[in-house]
Amino acid sequence: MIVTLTANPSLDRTVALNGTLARGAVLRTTGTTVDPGGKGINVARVLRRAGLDVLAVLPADHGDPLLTALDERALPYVAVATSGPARNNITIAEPDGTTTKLNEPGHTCTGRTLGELHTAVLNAACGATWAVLCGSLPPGIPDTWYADLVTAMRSLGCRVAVDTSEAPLLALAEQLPTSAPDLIKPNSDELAQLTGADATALEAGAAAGDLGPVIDAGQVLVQRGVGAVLATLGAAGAVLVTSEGAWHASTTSATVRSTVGAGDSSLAGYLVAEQAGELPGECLRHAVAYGSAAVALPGTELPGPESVDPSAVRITEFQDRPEPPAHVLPSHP
Ligand SMILES: Nc1ncnc2c1ncn2[C@@H]1O[C@H](COP(=O)(O)OP(=O)(O)OP(=O)(O)O)[C@@H](O)[C@H]1O
Ligand SMILES: O=P(O)(O)OC[C@H]1O[C@](O)(CO)[C@@H](O)[C@@H]1O
Repeated sequence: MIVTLTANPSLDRTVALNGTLARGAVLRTTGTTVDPGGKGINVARVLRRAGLDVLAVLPADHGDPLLTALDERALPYVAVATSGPARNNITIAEPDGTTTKLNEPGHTCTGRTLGELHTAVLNAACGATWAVLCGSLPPGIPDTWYADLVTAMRSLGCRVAVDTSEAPLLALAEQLPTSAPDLIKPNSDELAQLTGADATALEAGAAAGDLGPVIDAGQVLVQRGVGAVLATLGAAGAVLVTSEGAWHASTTSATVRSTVGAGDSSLAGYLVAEQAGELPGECLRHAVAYGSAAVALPGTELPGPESVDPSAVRITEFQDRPEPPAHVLPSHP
């Protein structure tokens, strides 16, 4: 079983525009959809659709519309009582696929909820193959929580994947190698936050086909104890770096309707292949196949295996790369 933790779940409301988003204007919408959201929930939904055994752990009160939405999608979950309804995150989707997100901070998590969430996720992780810790932390949860959880999970025998950003990600970086997860899924901004690399250089390089800076940054994390770095690069695909090597995966450009949940789908795709015993390059292939399938779907609609085409993904393997140059070594900790 794979356990996902979503400390800050959401109801994702996607508003589609029939033109470009213009600040200060009155705009007509063409449709609104509402989906359960939050990174761990999205990962769990994709894994479940692919036929894997999953359990989503989250804070939510009985009767919360978020739980009704999970029930409607038959997603198995453990919900810990909390102090208010799940936040509402808004996506503004333009016809050309440009996606603007407005994410609420979430309700303050009390000490009691935090304690129960901690116990629930550690209990669920006992006997699981993977625990996937994802997304932002709501007010009331210390930035070091994911780092502490990874450390606590080391003795449980389950592997740990992390996909977060900003302060919780920096706290994780500061506690490496003690807090090193088996898998981390940064996008280019997050990879820059983790390593001190220049985000613009990572993005520009990847867009121009120069993956050296991304691979160098991934190697920095592997040297600090991270098992595998799955760096997603938007339209440029994704790079996987492990102690065994580095791979890049890309597809021909997909029709982009909404990028919401693309990164979560990539992480789930990687795990689908990993759980099927595939080698790293194939896990990466599935990550990009699932990510590109997700961007073709509206709102937080997520792909099932029927809409995923791994054969359309091209893999390049990089061998015998030198040690990363000193300029990407992080300024922190
Ligand atoms: N514009 C795009 N065109 C084609 N594929 C894309 C595009 N954007 C994303 N993807 C696919 O989705 C994957 C994940 O995207 P991205 O790197 O944007 O993740 P992310 O920033 O973590 O996303 P999010 O946080 O919104 O879930 C990419 O590796 C790629 O396969
Ligand atoms: O926890 P964060 O970083 O605010 O992100 C949550 C948002 O990201 C998503 O999980 C997509 O990656 C949405 O479903 C959700 O609205």
